[in-house]
Amino acid sequence: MPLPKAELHLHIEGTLEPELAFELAARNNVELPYADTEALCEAYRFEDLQSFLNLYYELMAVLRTERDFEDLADAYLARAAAQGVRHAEIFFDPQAHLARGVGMGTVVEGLWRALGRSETDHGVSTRLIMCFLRDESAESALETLDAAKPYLDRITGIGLDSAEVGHPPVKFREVYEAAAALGLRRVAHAGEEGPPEYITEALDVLGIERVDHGLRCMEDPALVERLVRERIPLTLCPLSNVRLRTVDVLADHPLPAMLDAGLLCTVNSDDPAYFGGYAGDNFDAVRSQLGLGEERLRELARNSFTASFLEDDEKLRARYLAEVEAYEF
Ligand SMILES: Nc1ncnc2[nH]cnc12
Ligand SMILES: [Zn+2]
Repeated sequence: MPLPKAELHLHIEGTLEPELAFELAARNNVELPYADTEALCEAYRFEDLQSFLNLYYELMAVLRTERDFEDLADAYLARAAAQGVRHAEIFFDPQAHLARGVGMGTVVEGLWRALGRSETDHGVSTRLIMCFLRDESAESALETLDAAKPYLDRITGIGLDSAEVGHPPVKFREVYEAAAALGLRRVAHAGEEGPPEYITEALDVLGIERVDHGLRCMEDPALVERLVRERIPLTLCPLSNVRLRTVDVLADHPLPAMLDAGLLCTVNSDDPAYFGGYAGDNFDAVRSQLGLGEERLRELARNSFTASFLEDDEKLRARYLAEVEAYEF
């Protein structure tokens, strides 16, 4: 039995496996510019975040109907459950779909068809987090929040993703204020490729409660001290960092130093279909490549539930935490 864990940094569009991409392309009569799954996998050699994002947005063309989003989420939840994920807080990128003429209702209702029965089907509780694309305008983010208003009973929070450098958090001050007023939780990608100042700005200006990635905080000791003091969780994605060349090799990943510094770190998969592994694979990788011992792994699992947005179900959180403590390696 794998270690029980929560996954807090997972883009549902990043779980589109090559086989499912071709299946959905055939179902929807969408032509992909790749002959087969092998040719597609050849495209999975990324130079940086942008080279990945180009493929990530290109392949989304196959997602058209509620059933497509349902099948995508269902496939992810089955894989995640098999790797010990007990709770998943799932990002989605509505602007990438709205721009292709796929409505907010199609996306949310489709995902919800799978998420609504996930506890029964997979034993995984879920939350949905709607991300804004930071390389789109602030106006577009506000329009997207408006389009989501009929679905807010299904959306727990908002996030910020896509190309980071050149798109500082302050650009999205207004939409984060509006989301907070609607009672939405707030997270943002910061310090993945962007500088530590973006992490500070996301905390101070956007009021985020968790930092997605946050890797580059290690360049600023005062920021590390603050993150430790304020117990702000970081959702790290080790295999993603290697594939997007944020770190050269996994053995160089700062996760052990971050844990030693007292940071509330979690381990997640980001875009597992593209980066070579789901949540459990990321745990296995940090165990074998970074030499993390059993108590460090238990700490990471404990942190994942502590950092989750389960304030509306503390009994469930307590049950998960008890499972972590009772786990025998
Ligand atoms: N790792 C990542 N960083 C920024 N935006 C993303 N969208 C999907 N994955 C992402
Ligand atoms: Zn991400």
